[in-house]
Amino acid sequence: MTRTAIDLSHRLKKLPLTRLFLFCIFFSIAATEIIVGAMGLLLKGEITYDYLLTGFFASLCVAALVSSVLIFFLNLHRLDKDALRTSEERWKFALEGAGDGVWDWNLQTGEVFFSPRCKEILGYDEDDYESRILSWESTIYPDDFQRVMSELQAHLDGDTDSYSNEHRARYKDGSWKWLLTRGKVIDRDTNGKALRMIGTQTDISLRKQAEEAVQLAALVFENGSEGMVVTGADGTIVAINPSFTQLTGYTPEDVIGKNPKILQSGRQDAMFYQAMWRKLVTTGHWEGEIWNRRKNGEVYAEWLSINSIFNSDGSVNRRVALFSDITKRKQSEELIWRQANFDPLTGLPNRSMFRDRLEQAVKKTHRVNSSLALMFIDLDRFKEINDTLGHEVGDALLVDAAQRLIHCVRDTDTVARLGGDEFTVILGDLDATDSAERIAHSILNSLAQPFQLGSEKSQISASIGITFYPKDATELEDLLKNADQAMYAAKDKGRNAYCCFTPSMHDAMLNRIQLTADLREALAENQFQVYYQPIVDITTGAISKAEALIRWLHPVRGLISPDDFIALAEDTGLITEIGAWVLRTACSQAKAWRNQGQPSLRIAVNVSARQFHDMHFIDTVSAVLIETGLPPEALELEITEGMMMHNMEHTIAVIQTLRVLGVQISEDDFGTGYSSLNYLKQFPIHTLKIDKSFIRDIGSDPDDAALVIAIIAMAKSLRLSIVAEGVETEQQLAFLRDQGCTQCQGYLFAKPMPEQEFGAFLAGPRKD
Ligand SMILES: Nc1nc2c(ncn2[C@@H]2O[C@@H]3COP(=O)(O)O[C@H]4[C@@H](O)[C@H](n5cnc6c(=O)[nH]c(N)nc65)O[C@@H]4COP(=O)(O)O[C@H]3[C@H]2O)c(=O)[nH]1
Repeated sequence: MTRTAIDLSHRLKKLPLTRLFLFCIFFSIAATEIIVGAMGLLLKGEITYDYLLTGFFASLCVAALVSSVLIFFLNLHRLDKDALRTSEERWKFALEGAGDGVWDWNLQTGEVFFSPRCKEILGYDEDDYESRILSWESTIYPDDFQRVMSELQAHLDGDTDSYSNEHRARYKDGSWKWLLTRGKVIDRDTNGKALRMIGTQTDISLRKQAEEAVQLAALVFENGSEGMVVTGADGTIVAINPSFTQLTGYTPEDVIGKNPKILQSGRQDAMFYQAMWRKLVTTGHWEGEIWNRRKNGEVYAEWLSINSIFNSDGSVNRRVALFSDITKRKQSEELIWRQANFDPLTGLPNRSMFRDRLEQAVKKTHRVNSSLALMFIDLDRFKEINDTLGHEVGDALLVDAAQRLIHCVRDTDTVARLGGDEFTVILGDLDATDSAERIAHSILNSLAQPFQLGSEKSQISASIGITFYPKDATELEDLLKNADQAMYAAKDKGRNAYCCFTPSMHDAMLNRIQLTADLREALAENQFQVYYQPIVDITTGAISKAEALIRWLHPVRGLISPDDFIALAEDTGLITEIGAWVLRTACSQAKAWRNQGQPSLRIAVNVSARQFHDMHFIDTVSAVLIETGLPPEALELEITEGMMMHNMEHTIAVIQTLRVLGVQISEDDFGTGYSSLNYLKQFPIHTLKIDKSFIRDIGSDPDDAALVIAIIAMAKSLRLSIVAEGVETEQQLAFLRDQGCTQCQGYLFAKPMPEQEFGAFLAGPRKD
């Protein structure tokens, strides 16, 4: 349809020229006739046949001449128009072919010819875009409108040679496109007023996007917080960004033209870089953590990501490396890792790291077909030091002990702290089991050396349990259990000792578990009994006191000594209940004996640490005294030195309350613990009981004899009454009597007996 319209317009345009041509022919014939006729009249006075013929021929000649001239010019004109049309079509073809639209604006009418491409650029069809300048104006992006119009006006006004403008225009669907509009006024009136302007319109959205991307990339390169390095294919640095300088200290002058190797810290070996390059060459990409060195020599960690830009033939054009400093993150990760795996006090691996190390050591030992030793080390009586001298001193001792342990083993061995005063040692790659025992020996020796803790000098010992992989066990859990059991065996051995695991320890543990279960039922099943042992006033031979000593009549095992179950009762907490039962039974029995002719008899009852520190202990004592009717001064509570050291302030407060109640307090097993005159002075006790271990050898061991003499003298000076335990011989009795000891307890007088027996003993004759 468009084509037909154009042809028609051309045909119509041809019409005036044809008319002009005919008119010229007729006019020239007529003019020739008139001229020839006029000549005949002038020359002959008439128009003759000759003249008419001459005129006719002359007219023909003139017409032929005029028509030739006209046809010449007409052809010339047609050639011009064809040439113009051809050039116009080529021009349009070239522009449209290049994607540009063409417009032709008649400023007088406001009409604009928009080429199909012009409309297509904005998504319009031929017919739905009006050929008015307003159509174009209405698509301009509001923020660009002012600028577009003022630049256009400047050109229309003749201020600029041509018009060129980039602006956004609305696409048919409402989105925005970037257009480049160029034009030129090609016709002006005599006053310079623009009459016609033609131009092109180009869609430059893609170019704009690319430009924006480039600008963005440049912005990121210049302002990004990550360091960037661009290298050529040969690895030479061609560009760095400001962040690179900030992070590494190197300026462009320092590094451009050089290899990034100048950043290497030496922390990664050649293998690392080989692997990195292998990945880069095969995939074009590498990323990971790397330690580099700043210009000032400082080593830092960075997260590095390298990408390659390839040429069309697949060869590398550039490599772009991006990195960020992750030193702080690494440091916090390291800190968190250390906190999770190391003991903050001693710096030794903690329980979690220890398990990890043990697992590794077991795997390695298995691989190399060797053996390893696992030691559990528990500091004896550490709790006493911690409680008496304070936690700071306790901590200092632990730190010192940890260092001593480290010095006893090889660098490849592991020393760990499981918590409290429990340490472990993993001795890998053992040649023989006795080398582990040698190390245990040296640990015991080392820990036995006095600890200088500030102004205090302290001494401790340790109990060590040893087990071997794979001899004793192959599973981790079993190894841990074995070492634990062996350590308990060392403690049972009397502390300051080591024990290697034996399968019988396992049986002992099973026995312990069974005994615990039985103990829970013993009270309800009435399996406990209280035995009584007399404490004799050796000056008069009278029984001044009876010590209540518990016995467990086990239905299967028979009579079990308190040494075999009191600790277990402590561990399980059953001691509070059992202790209260002993107290009630003994007080009630003492009251009965006092009523049966022994009015001055007193009763001594053992109190365990857990029982003593129980918050209801004083209430229990008061309740029992009220319940049984025993006068408070007839009750003596025996507490050990170790218990007194545990939480001294609380201990003193409890003792003072008991004293207010009228109850007597004696310190049991004196001499075996942390005996100190200084501490003794602080505890408001009534009686000191010298441990039987000193009495046993007073006849043969001058040291023990001297110690007993000193204890008696000290007790006298503190106005404390004194009881010697474990008196078995007359010599011992004589010695004690000579030293001024007034009360004795021991098999020499009587063994602990059930109540009826003791009742009879009380009533019967005795030795003094
Ligand atoms: N070799 C020898 N031993 C003598 C002699 N005289 C007395 N003994 C024993 O020495 C222990 C003295 O009691 P302990 O030092 O308080 O030592 C007691 C005490 O610490 C604890 N215990 C006993 N009964 C109770 C109780 O009811 N409660 C608490 N918490 N502990 C108790 O069990 C420990 C052991 O009690 P037992 O086996 O009854 O052992 C008793 C007694 O039988 C002697 O001449 N030679």
